[in-house]
Amino acid sequence: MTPKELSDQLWNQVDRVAKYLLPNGKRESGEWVAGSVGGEAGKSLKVNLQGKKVWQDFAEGDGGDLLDLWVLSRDCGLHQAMQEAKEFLGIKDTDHHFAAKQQKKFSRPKPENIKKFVKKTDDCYDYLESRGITRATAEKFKVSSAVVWSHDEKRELKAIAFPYKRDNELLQVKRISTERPNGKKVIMAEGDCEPCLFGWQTMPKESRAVIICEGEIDCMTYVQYGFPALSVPFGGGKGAKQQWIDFEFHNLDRFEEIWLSLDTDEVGLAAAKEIASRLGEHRCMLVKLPHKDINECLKAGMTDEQVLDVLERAEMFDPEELYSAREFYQDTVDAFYGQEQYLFPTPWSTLNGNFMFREAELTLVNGVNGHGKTEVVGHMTLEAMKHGVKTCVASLELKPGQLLKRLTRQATCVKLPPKNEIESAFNFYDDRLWLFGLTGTAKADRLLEIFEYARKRYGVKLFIIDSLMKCGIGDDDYNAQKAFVDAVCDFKNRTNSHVILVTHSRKGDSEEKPTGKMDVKGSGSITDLTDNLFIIWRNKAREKAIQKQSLNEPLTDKDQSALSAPASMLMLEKQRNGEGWEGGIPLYLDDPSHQFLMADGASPFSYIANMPANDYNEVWMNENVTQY
Ligand SMILES: Nc1ncnc2c1ncn2[C@@H]1O[C@H](COP(=O)(O)OP(=O)(O)OP(=O)(O)O)[C@@H](O)[C@H]1O
Repeated sequence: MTPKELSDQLWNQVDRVAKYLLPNGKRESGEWVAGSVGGEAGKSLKVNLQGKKVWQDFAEGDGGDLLDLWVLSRDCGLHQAMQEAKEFLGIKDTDHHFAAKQQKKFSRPKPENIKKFVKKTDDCYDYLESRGITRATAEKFKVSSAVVWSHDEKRELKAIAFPYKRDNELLQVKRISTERPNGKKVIMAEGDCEPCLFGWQTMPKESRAVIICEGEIDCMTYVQYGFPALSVPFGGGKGAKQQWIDFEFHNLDRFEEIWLSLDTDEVGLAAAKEIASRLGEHRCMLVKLPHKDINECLKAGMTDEQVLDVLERAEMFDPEELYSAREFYQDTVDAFYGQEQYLFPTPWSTLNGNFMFREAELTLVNGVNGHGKTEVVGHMTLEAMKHGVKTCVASLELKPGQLLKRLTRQATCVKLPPKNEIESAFNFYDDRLWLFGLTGTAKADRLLEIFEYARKRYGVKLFIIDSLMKCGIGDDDYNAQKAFVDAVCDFKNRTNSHVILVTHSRKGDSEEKPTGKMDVKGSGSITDLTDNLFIIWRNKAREKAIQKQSLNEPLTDKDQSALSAPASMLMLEKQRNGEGWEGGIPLYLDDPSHQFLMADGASPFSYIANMPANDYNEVWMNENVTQY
């Protein structure tokens, strides 16, 4: 929700808001009258109660909308004002819809570390002055002189310590060497800290516009020019480099205008596009500086007016439907040679040579009731998360606790995992798994709205809908089914993500033979629209024969042949891209883990014992960043 939308909602209840913010005021002929924004009795502040949507403090000259009044009367930042106002109005954030919202706990920089590396000298001011930054600006940001250890040089190098502070809380201290032997700078960051933006400490509390730039010194440069600015923490580029968005997303709700001023190279442009697509293109503009970055502009002598002029000429992002062919150069090279378009492989090496999950595709997993659709999709989900693909599951058939029970059994390979293993499984899910917290017949368009949010807010790339039947569309409403699958296709193309949609097979005469492409229940267009179609089939005849065998009952020829057949078959009945391979692989459901294995009696894979490293640490380590 934007500040403007929230403010409009506050105006709808202006009587209640005025009374709440200015409790010592009183109603006087269509106005709420008080002495000041501090709320004293008096007459100089007037809030119109008759629909004009204005308030004015005649003594101080302040005015604006009701969020401005909130900021001033509560003496807080706009972000806090918005949170309080939402609570006051009973508005819940969309985050509320996630049953398993991440609650990641980060460390804070340790004072004893800081003491060791901070030096009480003026070296940092001298260096910054050489970059055109005044001491007054440096002091606003509370930077200080420091040292970093150079492994190459085997000695300490002079450095600047940049504190990352938000709401008066120290979240990170990054040190960058000012000495650059062989032209190489050394960057160090504190371990396991929240990925966040630099520069909140100088953000004017009521500001609704911000410049997001690339680098602490660029941020200081913009602030020195007089513009509110923040810097991305990990530089340009896509993906993990912009992971800070996961944590700063709502802190940026307050900004109605965001100027993206990243370096004027390809990496900077890629970063700007990714940031705009997640924060919303409608409020982002791309700044085109005449030099590499704003600090270069300062050093080249650009004036405040010239910078303002460049900002005013910043361009909106092209509508998302319009691209120049050049933007797809790398995608085209990858389509020929690379693996880049692959998001993650399946858990089965026998299939991976012929199929992998790709970006911007829809995969149907189809089958008869009870043939293992949910289980096989659970196994695929774990593999996606193992490869760092963030996943959101809309399990409309199972309650979140039940779904997570099944998934945790598959992840730990144990039927009844001890509590510490459940805890480990949840450590694996943290930052990787989100659940759409509604069961029952969800409204299809609401589901996609939430997916869109999860894509932007958390960078989720794999979405699972289990199942189409539970999306609130009638079994025989073929038009609505087609419209929904069309909307899913738009979504996966627009967001470059992968969607797995579970569908059911039409009721056949028997379950003895696998169903085919034509047996997907519902509108024929569902199969036409999908990129891939898997069918999971369970060999019930084999299960019966095994049962007979265990009871020492005589086996027929049919039983014998069922016994020699696999327990399940996973068949790829359609593959639009890649080489278009179609075929099946035999699978065996392992009882303790409920994983589908490639051979009877093979060992399952523990996703917990082989948990990938925490990628936040890796992120701070990019670009030669060393952590304590
Ligand atoms: N080959 C198999 N051997 C033994 N059990 C199996 C096999 N395949 C699936 N199952 C079991 O069948 C049960 C149903 O599986 P699952 O819920 O995944 O099916 P589904 O196709 O999603 O069913 P529904 O359409 O009713 O949602 C699970 O307990 C699963 O472990």
